[in-house]
Amino acid sequence: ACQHRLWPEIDKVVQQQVAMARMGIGECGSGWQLFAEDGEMKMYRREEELDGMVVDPLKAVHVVKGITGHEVCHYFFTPQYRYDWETTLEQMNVLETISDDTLMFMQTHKRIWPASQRDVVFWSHIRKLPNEKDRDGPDIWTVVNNSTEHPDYPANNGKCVRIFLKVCLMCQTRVDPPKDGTPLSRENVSCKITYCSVVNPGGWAPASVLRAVYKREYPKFLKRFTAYIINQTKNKPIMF
Ligand SMILES: CCCCCc1ccc(-c2ccc(S(=O)(=O)CCO)cc2)cc1[C@H]1C[C@H]1c1ccccn1
Repeated sequence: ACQHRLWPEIDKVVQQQVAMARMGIGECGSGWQLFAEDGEMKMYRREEELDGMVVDPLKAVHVVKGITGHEVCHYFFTPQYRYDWETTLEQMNVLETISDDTLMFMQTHKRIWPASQRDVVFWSHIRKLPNEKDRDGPDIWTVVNNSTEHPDYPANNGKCVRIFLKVCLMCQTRVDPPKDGTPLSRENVSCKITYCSVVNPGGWAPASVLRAVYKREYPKFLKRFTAYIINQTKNKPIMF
């Protein structure tokens, strides 16, 4: 993967995104407003516009018991599971297998009235990172999705408006070993998930419509995604 033309960009964006994800909400600078909360899940956004278009950065933090960061990133990165959990997905194609940890996707998402349908081309990279805080603790796992161009799929040449996104899913596993020395089970693991995304909707859409869509879709996505992983992994060995 080192020699691929995208490698320098991938490495730069991954380092950048992980640094951002690691910062707490307080450190990320002010302006974050909590817009959704459900148990351990907290969703924040900042209201930002670019050329009159809503490009609100989103940061969600969640703690889920019984799964690990490797499992969360595995089910997020691997194409074959995506239709099971990605609620607004209409079509997904793997355009390029850049390496075993880096893929390129083309996705069309369901049209959301009154806006026109959207599509997106992005590279997706999965990576394990050393746990700097706790040397012998479980590693951190991350998936970064970043819009890119592909010669066979030029933007806005068909029915869809091309969106641009930068997404970072970063997961930190926590293990609380059983006191009585019994073997580790899923009750002893949990995962702290940080999901950061910035979506530029491409063509214009009313700010009120976009903010309503995000307010509805993001909490739905994260709840459905984490419930899916719990269900997929419950009778399988733990993936650390
Ligand atoms: C007028 C609406 C314009 C934007 C529509 C749209 C397109 C793509 C996306 C999107 C594309 C990729 C990702 S991901 O994290 O990389 C996973 C891989 O699929 C995530 C979200 C979102 C939305 C917005 C529906 C909103 C929405 C929000 C969370 C989930 C689904 N839909």
